[in-house]
Amino acid sequence: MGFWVSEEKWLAYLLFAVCVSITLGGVYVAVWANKAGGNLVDALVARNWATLFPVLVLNFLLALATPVLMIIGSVFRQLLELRWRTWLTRHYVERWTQANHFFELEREGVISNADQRIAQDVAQFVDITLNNILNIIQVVVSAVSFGVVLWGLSGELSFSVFGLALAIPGYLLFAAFAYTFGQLAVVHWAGKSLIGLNNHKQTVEAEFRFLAMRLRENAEQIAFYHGGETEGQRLSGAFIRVRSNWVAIIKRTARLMFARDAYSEAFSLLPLLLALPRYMSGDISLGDVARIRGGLGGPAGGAFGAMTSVLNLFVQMYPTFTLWLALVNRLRDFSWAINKLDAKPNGFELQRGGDRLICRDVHLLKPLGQPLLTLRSLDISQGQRWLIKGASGRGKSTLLRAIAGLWPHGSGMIRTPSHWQVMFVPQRSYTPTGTLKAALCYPAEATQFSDAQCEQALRDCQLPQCAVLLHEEAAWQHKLSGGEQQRLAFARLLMQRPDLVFLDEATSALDAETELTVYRHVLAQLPATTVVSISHRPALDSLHDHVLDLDAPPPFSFNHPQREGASGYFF
Ligand SMILES: Nc1ncnc2c1ncn2[C@@H]1O[C@H](COP(=O)(O)OP(=O)(O)OP(=O)(O)O)[C@@H](O)[C@H]1O
Repeated sequence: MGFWVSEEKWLAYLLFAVCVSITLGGVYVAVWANKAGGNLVDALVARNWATLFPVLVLNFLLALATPVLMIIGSVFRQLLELRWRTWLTRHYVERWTQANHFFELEREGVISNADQRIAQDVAQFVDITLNNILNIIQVVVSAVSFGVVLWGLSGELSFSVFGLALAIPGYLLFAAFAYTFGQLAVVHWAGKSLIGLNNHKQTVEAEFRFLAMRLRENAEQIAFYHGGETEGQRLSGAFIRVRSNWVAIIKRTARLMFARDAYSEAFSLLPLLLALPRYMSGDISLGDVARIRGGLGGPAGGAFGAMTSVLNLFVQMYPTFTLWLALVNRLRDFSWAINKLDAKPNGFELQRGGDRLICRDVHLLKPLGQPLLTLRSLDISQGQRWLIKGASGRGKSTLLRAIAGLWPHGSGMIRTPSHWQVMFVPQRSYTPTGTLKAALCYPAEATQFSDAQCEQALRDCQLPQCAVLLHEEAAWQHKLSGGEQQRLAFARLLMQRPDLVFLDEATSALDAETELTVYRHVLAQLPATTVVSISHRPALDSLHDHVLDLDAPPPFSFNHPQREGASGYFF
């Protein structure tokens, strides 16, 4: 709803007002056409050319006006839809990408398929909401307008029961309401289970798409494992859920349509039967009968038909309404999940300031609260080179996540100098699709660096063959080998020159010689940069002057024996 109070609200109101005006214009034309249609029948009955000709022209013009209004209305509705969807998509994308929500949603597993909620649900939500609102306005205005027509044509229905004289004014109007509410009750009874089924449909369809997307993204690894068959079974399993939901929807929709159509066919003669008493008594003309029931060369639907069909829009909207409720639920869950993340405080006291990285009484927990690692004290000064060691699963990467503010589970104080630019290089760095230069400069803009700088960094990191490909576009995450992508991440470091860099097994795919070469380049070219590495490789020991060994008895940390004189911490 934020769109309607945003900075775009005035244009949105204007477009909406145009859409509503066109809808009202359509209703006005329909009422006018009903009257003109009745006059046409009466002119035909009178066999009078003088009155017939102008009525014929008017009927022709009114028939022309209806599609013209519909086309203009559709263009303005789509313009409004475009603006609303753009605003909502921007809003959801911002919420998703802000403060690493996209990562936290996946880490906590709070909701599934956040991406598809933004890409698909938003579009459908806007489309259905706008259509339904305009439909409801049309229904209400048409109901009032044709209600007045029907009331006028009804007069009073007089009859006697056991000698008692009764008169019902506006009986056609009451009959139209009774007829439509009866149909609504029948349709609701037949189709109420569609709400849950449509809700489920969004979920199972999204799960199926997600599995297919994961197969595409991890094609190589799955092929190496010969996992095609297993993935095929998973996809088939997911599709079976889509299919059985679909079958249930088909059954319920068929039941709903049968109930709706059986009801309207059963009462198809009702308008004529209701008009007959007044026609036979001479109170109304044949043209009036045509205005009530339609046909006879006059108005297509008749006032009774128009009244019931506008009220019927509620009935027709029922299946879309069930889908709309499902979409609202999914988008509301998305906002709820992000609000939940925002409301959940980070357990760590993350400070910015000072001239060193400081950790005090850091207790890392797993998401369900099991203790993972305790670090009483760690001080890392500018220019130092630290190596963090420890068995697999000890909590090394989680410690880095906590320092980066990406791990909320735990407690303790972590302070990073405010002026330090920090970079984290994981085992598999993100390599975006596009030009190689853009992938190299990520997350900075490619224009911030010259080609010469990029080429030099690539050569220093043992990627001379890539220097000539800077402006080639490709899906580099698939085209470059794992080791090449790791060297590309080191080249990024040489260009961005951070003050503090965390290298989390960032050379695991390199041979020992290349590993040492790229490390030496980084250490030599970035002498003031603080380097914190996580590695299981002993070869890297000599490149670091401090070691934090998480497998050693607490307090874990000590100076590297070959680098005497550097300060370490012993608590
Ligand atoms: N999102 C998560 N949800 C649940 N448990 C997690 C999550 N992330 C990490 N863990 C658990 O925390 C523990 C520490 O993981 P971490 O990745 O920090 O280990 P590590 O020391 O870096 O291991 P390795 O050397 O194998 O990379 C593991 O037991 C892991 O299963």
